[in-house]
Amino acid sequence: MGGSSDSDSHDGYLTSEYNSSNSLFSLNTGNSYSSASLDRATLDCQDSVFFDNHKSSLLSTEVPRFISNDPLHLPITLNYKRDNADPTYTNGKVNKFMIVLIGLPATGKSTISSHLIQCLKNNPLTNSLRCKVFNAGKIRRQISCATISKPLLLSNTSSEDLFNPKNNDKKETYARITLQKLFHEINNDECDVGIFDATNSTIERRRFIFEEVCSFNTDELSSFNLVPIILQVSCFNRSFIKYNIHNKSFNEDYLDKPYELAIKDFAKRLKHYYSQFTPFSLDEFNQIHRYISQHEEIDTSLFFFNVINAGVVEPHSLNQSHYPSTCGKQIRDTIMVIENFINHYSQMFGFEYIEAVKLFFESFGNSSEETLTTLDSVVNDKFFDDLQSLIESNGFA
Ligand SMILES: Nc1ncnc2c1ncn2[C@@H]1O[C@H](COP(=O)(O)OP(=O)(O)O)[C@@H](O)[C@H]1O
Ligand SMILES: O=P(O)(O)OC[C@H]1O[C@@](CO)(OP(=O)(O)O)[C@@H](O)[C@@H]1O
Repeated sequence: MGGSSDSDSHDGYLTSEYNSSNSLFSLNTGNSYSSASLDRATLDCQDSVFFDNHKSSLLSTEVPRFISNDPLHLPITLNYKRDNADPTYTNGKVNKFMIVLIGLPATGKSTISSHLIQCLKNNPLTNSLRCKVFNAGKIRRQISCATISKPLLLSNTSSEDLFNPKNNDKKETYARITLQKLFHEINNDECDVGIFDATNSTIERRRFIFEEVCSFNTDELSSFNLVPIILQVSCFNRSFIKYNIHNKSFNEDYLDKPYELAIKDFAKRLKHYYSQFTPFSLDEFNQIHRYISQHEEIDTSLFFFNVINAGVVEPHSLNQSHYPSTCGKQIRDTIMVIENFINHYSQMFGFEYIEAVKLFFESFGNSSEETLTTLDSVVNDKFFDDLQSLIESNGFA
């Protein structure tokens, strides 16, 4: 089968280890490392209301920082009614959690987020937490559809390729709007765990996010404190990536687009991302922790977890936990549940995923021979070598 040609072993299956020659990256801690057309009818009702109410500010290229006197962020009266809730406080504010995802497209960020939510919901220690994913791609599609009132043009065919680095400003705008939405719902006590689902692939973006978190936490008028958790999702295995790209070609960006066009477009998108991506490192973790501690003038918490190749590769010392000097039970319990999820991801979900990948390449699932030929013609050894060169030219061999 052509699908097993890239990096598969003698038994026709996946060989890529994080340090193998066909890995797209190597895992060292310094520079280390480790996913149109949308019918308006598919817009989430709540999201379109949020968009309509804040249309002018959301579409302005100058997206404001979190400002407490903005009507969008007016403080709310604390109304902490969750069953079994054991709120603990930081600086007199109720703790809530923000999970910042980092990872190239099609590494599994959205899928792993839904698995994490499942896990938090199933654990008695965390089942009262209201979790929500804030996906920048979804917000982009909603705003694009709402703005242009017609099907979203593919990045490839559009005169303006959103994912080309020269259009980074637009991408940043969507990300900032998504972040504002997360803050807004946290501040309104509509959510306890906000997952910021974007690639967050540059140091500049991450710096911006943590500046915003600090502004949120130091805002005297807000009743809540965000405990930041960084979750980096990495995938080096070529077969995994190929399978994920195949599945990405069915997402909302490509609803009415032919398979080949979708695969080519997504492959192009990936190249743009690989040319700019900087993995999150321990150095960056320490810098951010220093920044937050200085800014908030307290010994703040910061956590960093990794899922590599669906949990099959141990993150070793990459994971980092920085508990505040006085840390309440709620933070400890929640982090413990997340840590447990990370440590057992392969058993809980990863192996099942790997079986699905294996099945896909053995039988090509329900896909036709044409699908296989098309996928191989785009996502092949040369494509992966190009990605490798791009990431190397970006300083991350
Ligand atoms: N851990 C996983 N478990 C199950 N399926 C996965 C996993 N990771 C990736 N996939 C598959 O790959 C596709 C792309 O993953 P996705 O979560 O959308 O990536 P990202 O959010 O990083 O762009 C998914 O639709 C799913 O089919
Ligand atoms: O702004 P960044 O961090 O690149 O992340 C958002 C982008 O990530 C993507 C990458 O493909 O997410 P998703 O696959 O979840 O839809 C784009 O759709 C989205 O516009």
